[in-house]
Amino acid sequence: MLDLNGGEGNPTNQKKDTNNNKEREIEGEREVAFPSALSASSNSMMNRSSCRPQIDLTGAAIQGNFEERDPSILLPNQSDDISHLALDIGGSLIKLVYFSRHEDHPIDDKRKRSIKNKLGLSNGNSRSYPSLGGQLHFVKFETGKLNDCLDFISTKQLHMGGTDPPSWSSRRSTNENVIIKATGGGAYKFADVLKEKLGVSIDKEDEMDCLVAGANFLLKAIRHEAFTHMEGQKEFVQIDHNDLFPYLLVNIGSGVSMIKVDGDGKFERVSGTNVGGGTYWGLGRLLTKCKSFDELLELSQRGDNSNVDMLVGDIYGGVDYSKIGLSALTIASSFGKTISENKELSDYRPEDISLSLLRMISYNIGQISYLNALRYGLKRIFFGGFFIRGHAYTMDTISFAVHFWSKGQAQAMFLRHEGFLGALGAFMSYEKHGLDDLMVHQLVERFPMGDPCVDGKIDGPPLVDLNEKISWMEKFVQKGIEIIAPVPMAPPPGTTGVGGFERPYSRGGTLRSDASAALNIGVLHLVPTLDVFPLLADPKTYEPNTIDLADRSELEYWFTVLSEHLPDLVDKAVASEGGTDDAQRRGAAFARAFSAHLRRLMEEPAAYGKLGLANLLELREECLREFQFVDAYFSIKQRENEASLAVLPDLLMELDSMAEDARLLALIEGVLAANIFDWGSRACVDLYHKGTIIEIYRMSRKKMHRPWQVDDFDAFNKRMLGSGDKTPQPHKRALLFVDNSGADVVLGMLPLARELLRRGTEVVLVGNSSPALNDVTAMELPEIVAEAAKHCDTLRKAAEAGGLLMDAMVNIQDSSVDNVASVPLMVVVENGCGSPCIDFRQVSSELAAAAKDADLIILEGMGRALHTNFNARFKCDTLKLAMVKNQRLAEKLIKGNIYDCVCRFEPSD
Ligand SMILES: CC(C)(COP(=O)(O)O)[C@@H](O)C(=O)NCCC(=O)O
Ligand SMILES: [Mn+2]
Repeated sequence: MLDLNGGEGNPTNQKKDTNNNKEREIEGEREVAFPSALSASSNSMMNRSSCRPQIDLTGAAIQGNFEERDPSILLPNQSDDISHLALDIGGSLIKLVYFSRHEDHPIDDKRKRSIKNKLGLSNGNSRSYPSLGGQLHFVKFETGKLNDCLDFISTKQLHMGGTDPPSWSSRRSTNENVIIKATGGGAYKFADVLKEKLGVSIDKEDEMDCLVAGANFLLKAIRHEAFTHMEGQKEFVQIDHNDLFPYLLVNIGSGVSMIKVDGDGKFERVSGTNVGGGTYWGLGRLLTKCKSFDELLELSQRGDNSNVDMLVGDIYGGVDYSKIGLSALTIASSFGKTISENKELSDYRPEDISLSLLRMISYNIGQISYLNALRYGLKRIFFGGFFIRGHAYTMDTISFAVHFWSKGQAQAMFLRHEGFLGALGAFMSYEKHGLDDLMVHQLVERFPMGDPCVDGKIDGPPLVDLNEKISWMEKFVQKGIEIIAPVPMAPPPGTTGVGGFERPYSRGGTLRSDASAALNIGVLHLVPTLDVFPLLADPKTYEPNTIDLADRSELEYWFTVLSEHLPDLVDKAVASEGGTDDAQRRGAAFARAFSAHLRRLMEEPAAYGKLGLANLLELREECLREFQFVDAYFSIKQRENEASLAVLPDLLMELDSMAEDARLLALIEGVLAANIFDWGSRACVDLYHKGTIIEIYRMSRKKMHRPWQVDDFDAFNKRMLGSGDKTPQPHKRALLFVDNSGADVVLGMLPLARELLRRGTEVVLVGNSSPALNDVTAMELPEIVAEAAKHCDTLRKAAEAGGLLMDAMVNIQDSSVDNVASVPLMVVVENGCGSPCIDFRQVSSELAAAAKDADLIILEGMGRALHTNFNARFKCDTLKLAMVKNQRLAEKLIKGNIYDCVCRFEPSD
């Protein structure tokens, strides 16, 4: 029985800690200097939200002292004339793709460099050039509002070779000789206007080249880009990059081009049809008097084409023509009914005409596309172009045609960024953007709110700071979330049935509004320092999420959990920033933004790509960062760390009095028991009101009886201690993915790390790059380790050996207890994430490097070991440890109850 006293902190005490708040305010001041909340929070850390632009590093050389914090770098081949803007000026829309970058902090400070040296990681990816952030933005304007577009470019200075804030590359003081790549007819039509208003020259890029370059980039670089759309169901298709070519790209603009793509820059326009989007819009306008394409499309959703089209049943007296596989509902002749009746145009409903037209054109395009795919033996057909514009019913109609004519052998696929293929391709045509080599794992898509220029038509001038963003949120988002996005719906009663060519199942509810469309395509963060975790058994089949939110009941459950947690989170976030008026305003904006995301995803779960619980939890953290909440649980984490460190010596003493196998069991029990400190779990937060953390910790330890609900302890024990006379080789290097601050890391994971060190195993503590709930971050770990090292020689020596204690004032109280001659080193690396979960397809390159010699992984906590990675397989021994702090998850995943534990050991084969 443990006897743990003193140092208790009450985690329920949310009162303002003046000292703490002072510190936070000072930090807040610092944030002003760094406009990205993230860069302020992670300071020298590199993570999935910060990155550098692609620059020409050939011949790069350090000028001055290499050990300086910010040595200047000479980039002899880097010219400043990289433009960051490309345009596709079409007849109805102007699409802009632009690259923004912001200065980040050099991540490789002295200490980190030294740690890497010790682990043998100093070469490879360590940076010898400034680390910079950058994102790719997608924006569109109506062509009729060209002036708004020009204002936007001018305010953001996109034509001046850079974006806000002024970047490391010298910005031009004049726009003389600035050349901007552009495609689309407007590149010719408006070249003079652009010259006159912005002073820039247009370099016209071939439209077809751009389409193909844009599609190739998207298909290679974005994981959830291509999807099928059948009967209202959107399903993302994983495309193997090595098996992408050849494919058929069908671009449906005013006319239709069918392009056989064989590789980068290798393509041939093999066919096309003059019956395309222009035909639909032109005929539709004449026949219905609609004023816009969107209006016409919206009309079609209330139509019944059987009033206009001649169906097989009309010819065959209501029965199928089954001999050739045509049901009575198949369209025999589009608009065929209008010839046999003595009616005028005004006798037909515009809705029916619009629907009949839409189906006629979509079916025709689908059919010709399939025949061309067949002709060239192409497996895949991707559809893009302004005609589709994410419209569920249009996509379903094309899919039906392809499915019908191919007898299910071919599938139509669509692209999330379909409207931006040309602009992206024009952007790719700059010689020095360097994006060609980027891979899927280096791109992270984020969905910032409060910016009306993300895939939306611009409503007013661009937002320049957070204050304007919040005002915009206050004004528009409330309105925006009331607008219904296109939710695929069941056919209305009385319409013709399913299962054939004649009637696609899905019907768009309403057209996507600008406000909700603004949340559909995110900002693409380019993060060249992300890597695939090398110990994944099969990266191709790896799926991080355990819970599939495609299951509607799961979706509803987790949305409710997150919504209900929101007020508490806002309270913590606002308190963490001193509870000021400004913090309250930001808190309200955060709540509004996150709720809007939830609503949007509830309507269309696949709107942002494939949705798993990990994505939602990450989105919440990103949203907090967007409103500059640096670390909502900062003071809670500190308090819990202090309380836990105070009882650590007693715990270590008790552990040291145990025999080896009893100790290993006690250590694992300790990790599981201490995982109860989770501020993201509603049940746990309720629990914290009932006692101090040490009381709760003791209570939790008392209940740690084996067998646990998932209990592989015996296998782990055997691997560690052997059986009989056989003493197994200790592991060489263990990666410990730590979870929460306080007892979890101090009383759970550190004692386990100590045991491994004693056995001769190198320990790599892997912490978050940015804060998420009460998770401990990599940046916080050295200080915690330094404090713990005061009570333990093993930890001290290992931390010293790993360079962790370089700056820490370590005052050893207890060197006699644990006098070990030599111990392996212990280091800290960041994981590249700012979320409670981990996606092993995108981790920091330093973690990937540290993993190369690792033969044991310990994943701790619900987020990292259950919500994600529960089913993941690794190439080395893996221990997954977590307490389940949610009743429903316990029932579903382990057929148990809340507070049951998981100790899953998966030895390497
Ligand atoms: C966010 C979390 C995954 C964090 O858990 P942890 O990884 O710290 O064990 C977890 O708190 C969670 O799933 N919370 C939501 C469920 C609930 O409140 O019951
Ligand atoms: Mn956690």
